[in-house]
Amino acid sequence: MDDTQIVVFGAAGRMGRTIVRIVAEARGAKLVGALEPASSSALGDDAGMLAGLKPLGVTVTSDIASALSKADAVIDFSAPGASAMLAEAAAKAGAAHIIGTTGFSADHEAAIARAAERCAIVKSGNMSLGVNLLAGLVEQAARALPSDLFDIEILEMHHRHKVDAPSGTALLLGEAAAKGRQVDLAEESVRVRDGQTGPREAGTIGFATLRGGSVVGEHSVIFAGEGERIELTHLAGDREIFARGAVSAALWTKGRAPGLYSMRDVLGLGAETTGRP
Ligand SMILES: NC(=O)C1=CN([C@@H]2O[C@H](COP(=O)(O)OP(=O)(O)OC[C@H]3O[C@@H](n4cnc5c(N)ncnc54)[C@H](OP(=O)(O)O)[C@@H]3O)[C@@H](O)[C@H]2O)C=CC1
Ligand SMILES: O=C(O)C1=N[C@H](C(=O)O)C[C@H](O)C1
Repeated sequence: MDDTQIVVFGAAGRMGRTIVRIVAEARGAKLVGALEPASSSALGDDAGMLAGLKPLGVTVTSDIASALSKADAVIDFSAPGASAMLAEAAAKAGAAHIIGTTGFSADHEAAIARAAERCAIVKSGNMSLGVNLLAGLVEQAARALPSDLFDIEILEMHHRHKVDAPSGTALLLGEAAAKGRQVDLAEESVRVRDGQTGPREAGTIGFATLRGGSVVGEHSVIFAGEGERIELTHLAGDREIFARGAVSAALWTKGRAPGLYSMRDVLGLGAETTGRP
């Protein structure tokens, strides 16, 4: 079978460079384009060299239409507005769109859903196997533990450069907990606590955010009861876990019908647990 032709959007970013490395070593995948904004100092650089590899003969450009004309799939870890814009461009070009970006507004989500009527989009707040497995475990635990006996709190920590909170993963895990409890996360979540908050309201799902240093990504879902506590934790030690997931998603989209898919679909982990990354 022909190699899947892949463009990396945000190719000079922390995730973009990692994805270029993983595409270069993946069987069945070929890097055919690398995109950055028109303002980027990486324009004109070789994408392989940027990623710490030998030259791959793919120059970083800002010409989206030209890059997508060669692509079966575009892998995108960039910024919310850029991803929403790219969804439309990818649908026009007939390329699948793999979205790892987090921090979307409702308008961005709507634009992406519209584009998914015309092309395959895989979107997840976390592309790793471990987190997507964890989401299923969280859903199961939330279903089993009564909300009047166990409080759910989601704690996350990321590096000092991260710009959105709570993380896409924390929201994905929150959606899994809400699904297990058969409640609407938007109605039950407590995003911030400060000052005289009063006692904790039963049934709510709390979020706490830590930022610092070079932490790749750490998430714990805590089920806290009287005299006992269950903690389900995922620790990411290397961005390659996300990049491998994204590349496997790109390969999975080959010949796939239009639609908005999740990593749980790609990994065959059963019913979708939609996050709002
Ligand atoms: N789903 C998952 O598994 C994971 C998701 N993420 C998410 O991925 C996103 C990126 O993270 P990270 O790599 O750390 O961030 P970086 O800031 O390191 O990288 C983002 C890159 O996207 C580029 N970019 C921004 N706008 C455009 C545009 N319009 N056209 C082309 N390129 C653009 C940036 O360029 P410039 O700097 O010049 O603006 C930058 O090179 C975040 O939303 C993060 O939360 C991260 C890890 C895993
Ligand atoms: O910005 C990051 O770095 C990460 N973002 C994703 C998120 O928001 O959950 C995934 C991962 O935790 C790293």
